[in-house]
Amino acid sequence: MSSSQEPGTGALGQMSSSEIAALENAFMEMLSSLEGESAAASTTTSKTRNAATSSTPKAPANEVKLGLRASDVAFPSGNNVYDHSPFAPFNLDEKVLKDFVPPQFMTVGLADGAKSLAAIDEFTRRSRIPTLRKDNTAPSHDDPDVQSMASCIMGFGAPGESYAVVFCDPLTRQFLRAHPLFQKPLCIEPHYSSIPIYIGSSNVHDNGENGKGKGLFAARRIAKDEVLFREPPLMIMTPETSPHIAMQFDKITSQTMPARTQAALDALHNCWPGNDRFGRVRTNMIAVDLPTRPLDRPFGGCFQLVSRANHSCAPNVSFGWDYRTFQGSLITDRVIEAGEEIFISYCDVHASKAARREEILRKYRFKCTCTRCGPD
Ligand SMILES: C[S@@+](CC[C@H](N)C(=O)[O-])C[C@H]1O[C@@H](n2cnc3c(N)ncnc32)[C@H](O)[C@@H]1O
Repeated sequence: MSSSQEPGTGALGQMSSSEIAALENAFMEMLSSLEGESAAASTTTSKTRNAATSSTPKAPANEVKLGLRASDVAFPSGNNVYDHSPFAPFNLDEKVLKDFVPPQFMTVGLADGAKSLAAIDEFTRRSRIPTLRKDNTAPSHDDPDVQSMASCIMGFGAPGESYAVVFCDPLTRQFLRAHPLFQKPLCIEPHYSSIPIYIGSSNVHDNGENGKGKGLFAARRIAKDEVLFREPPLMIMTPETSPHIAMQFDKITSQTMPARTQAALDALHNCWPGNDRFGRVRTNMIAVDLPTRPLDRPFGGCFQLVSRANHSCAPNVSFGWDYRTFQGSLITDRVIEAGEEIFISYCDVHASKAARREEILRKYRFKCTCTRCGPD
């Protein structure tokens, strides 16, 4: 996308899904031809190295390093925010976002609550989530009942295509509908064949009879402060999930989530008894903040890649989230060697060992025996 285009009017933003798929294939082909060139040439430009690093194991054409096929990825590359050229995979087009001033809903309150409730979209209607108080009045944002009474479900992404499902309050729904990326295609950045990590059998997570759990590994030596990838969440959950939603979670998500997003969610690990999606979501949620909520009560997001990262109290990457781009990312805290497992932290690394262990056991059902905690 050229930087001279107007915000939100990029050519990719107006493309149909089949056109985006064709573009995907074209990029795959261009990428493989570049990889071929870079192997043949004794010298490469720094831009080409960016796209096809000589130390990176080469992915055969049409096969991605992550072991995923394009059809497995809920959010393939291709939107109107980033330049998907492999020459500039991480260059954010700031022009698209520069005029976006998030509405200050926190201070405005739900003055137009009735209007916003009238606009609750078909996801909410179809799943029959109550959006009014029992006395038929609109809930206000600070109403203690609002969390259970006014849950909304909405899709954020390309309509009819891949989109993230968001369980939230009406205020957040209003905010997301005002977001410049509302109804725009979401994507993984850079193109998934260029992501310098792969999903492999974990060095720390034993799945019992099912064998090793999964984890993320560096596909090449990765420098400090490198953004490994950016990806939109499969799902965002309000922290106050009503029993109404929890009990019907499988049914609601089956009715509202695109098939690709469902498949990606179902592929994630579940550390809770049973095989329901709610357990899967609880296992894989990571804090993502939206300006409609106080920072100490963030939403939880489930991601295709981020949620594969195992825990260490001495992590080598940090999780980043930007609600403006609607993407989570992993950023290296130090140099990571090829083949090394990538770890984030699931707890407060400044807490005592006992407190860290207690939190991890309670939330994720394993005893942390990382390099910092040791085996005992
Ligand atoms: C968000 S998932 C991480 C990805 C997961 N390993 C997989 O196979 O998809 C969290 C779960 O991974 C496992 N896990 C994560 N870090 C671990 C560690 N340091 N030691 C043992 N198990 C761990 C636990 O079962 C935890 O509930």
